[in-house]
Parts: sequence; structure tokens; C-alpha cells
Amino acid sequence: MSDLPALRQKIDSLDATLVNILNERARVSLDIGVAKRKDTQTDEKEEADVQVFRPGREQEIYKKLTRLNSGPLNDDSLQAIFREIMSASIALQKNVSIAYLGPPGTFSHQAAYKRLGDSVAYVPQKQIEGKVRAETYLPCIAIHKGLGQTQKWLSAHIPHAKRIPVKSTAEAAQKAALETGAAAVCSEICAELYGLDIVEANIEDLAANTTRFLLIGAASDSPSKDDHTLITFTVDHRQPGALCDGLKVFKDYGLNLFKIDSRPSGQRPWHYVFFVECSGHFENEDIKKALKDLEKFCLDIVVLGSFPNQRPE
Ligand SMILES: O=C(O)C(=O)C[C@]1(C(=O)O)C=C[C@@H](O)C=C1
Repeated sequence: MSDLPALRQKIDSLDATLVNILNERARVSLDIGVAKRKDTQTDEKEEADVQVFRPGREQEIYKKLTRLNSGPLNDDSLQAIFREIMSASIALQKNVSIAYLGPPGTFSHQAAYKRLGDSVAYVPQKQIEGKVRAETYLPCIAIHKGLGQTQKWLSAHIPHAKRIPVKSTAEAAQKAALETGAAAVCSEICAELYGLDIVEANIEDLAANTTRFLLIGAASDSPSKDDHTLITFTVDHRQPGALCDGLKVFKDYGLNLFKIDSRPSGQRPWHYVFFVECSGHFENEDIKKALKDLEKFCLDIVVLGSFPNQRPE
């Protein structure tokens, strides 16, 4: 006879220990929730300002786990387990709901789920104003980005497919599921969710293509050793070189710029808001000084927030 029953008994006993330890951890997490409320001084601020999700701390924890892990569990499995432990921990501290561009199964839904796990609530939104543009094709249906990134394959394999606009890959999948002979450019999860067969996988033009999603909340995480900050500003366009002077401030304080973008301000025609992503945390002295200097060249400045750098090295 095999020793299966004895091994299962061992697992049962280890599971009992794990449950106790997990609850001990959960109790500490509840105390952390109380401490965060104290630190946020909720008398003056709203409950919404109490930030329970701390990406910087989570990054530290994942790094520590990788250091501690001597197997046989692989790092990805351990991280997935801890993703759920911390998801439960977040839900214990506060009811957290994440709004994402629906319907269920969109890339923003998946990105949020990957970051926050199963214990928080996800609420699909019909539209994310001004941020989403889409176009699709029949029998091929996909969102703007999906199509933009799969054009070579589409042109080579289904050049005559009619393209129909939709807002997300999930909506594309939803539509394709209802239409005979239609297809969608979407994720495997959408295929599963909407009961579609995968005709061809990996059809993107550039395999290294990535899309970045931002998790937006009422407060930023505290500084870690490696943060990025998002700032918007407008300059006086009548003043020659105002943008150049503004950008030089970042150089003067050794703040690396990772992205600069512009959008119409909506205040008057041809007037733009500049979005800048720079190194550092807005609570750091160098950024505070840089912002003070930047004021000389700007009509207004808004610090959108800081977050731990997540870019792969
Ligand atoms: O350290 C914290 O701030 C916690 O709330 C604890 C904890 C955890 O469970 O480890 C939970 C949520 C945060 O996103 C990070 C870590």
C-alpha cells in the first residue's frame, strides 16, 4: 500500500498551521488598517483618502519572497499565493472597488485583477471619458489598439474583413460571439469568457508591445527608493521658450523624464496641457524645489501623484 494517506495527513496538519498563521497575519493587517486611518487623520480627510493598497510595500514583499524562496515552489507560484493573501488583507482593511473599462474581460479588467487579486470588487464602466477610442472590423472585430498592433497579420490574412468600431477587446469578443462568421482580436481570457474558439494566437506585429495601465486612487503611496511622479502643467504660449525653460528645471534637479505628452487643455483652441513623468516622489525635497522653480514658467501645475517604478530593469 502507498503512503498516500499518511502524506495527506501531513498536508492536513500543515494546512491547519497555515490557516492559523494566515489569520495571525490577517489580524496584524487589521491593526495596520487602524494605523493607516490614524496617519491619514480621518477627522479632516474622507475615508476615501485612506489608502490601503500600497504598491511600494507590495513590491518590497515580492522581492523579499524571491530572496527567501528556496523551492520547490517557483517564484511565480509564491507570488500568486501572496497576491491573494494581500488581496484578502486589503479587503479586511477597507471595502475597495476598482472601476475599469468594461465589459468584463477587457485588458484593463485583467490588469487590475492581476494587481489586486480576487478579494476586492471590480466594477465595469461603460466609458472612460476621453481616453478610449476604438475601431473594429467584421468579420474581424477589435479595439483601436488591438487592430493597430495586429495590422500586418490582418492585412496578410484577412485583408477584406470589414472593420467595425467598438470600445474594448471584451466588447469585440461579446459582438463576435453573437455574429456568425465574425471574429475578434482579443485576449485568451475574453475567448474563454465569451465562448469563442482561438483561430490564431500571437498575431501582434511586435511581440514586445506592452500597454501600461494606471491604477488611480485618492492618495499616493509613501516614497520608496525608486518612484516616478506624474505632473501636468501649462505654459504661457505667448512667451517664447516657456516649455523649454520648464523642462530644463527637471534637468537642473537631476530628475529624469520618462514620458512627455500633450493634450488640448479644453480652455481655448491651440492651448495644451503637458503631462510629464519624472523620477522621484513628490514628497522628496528635489521635486518640491523643482516644482517651485517650475512655477516661474507655468500658468498652472498639478501633481497627479507618485508611484513606485514598475518598469522592468
Ligand atoms: O503594509 C501595509 O501597508 C499593509 O496594508 C499590509 C499589506 C500586506 O498584507 O502585506 C496589505 C496591503 C498593502 O497593499 C501592502 C501590504
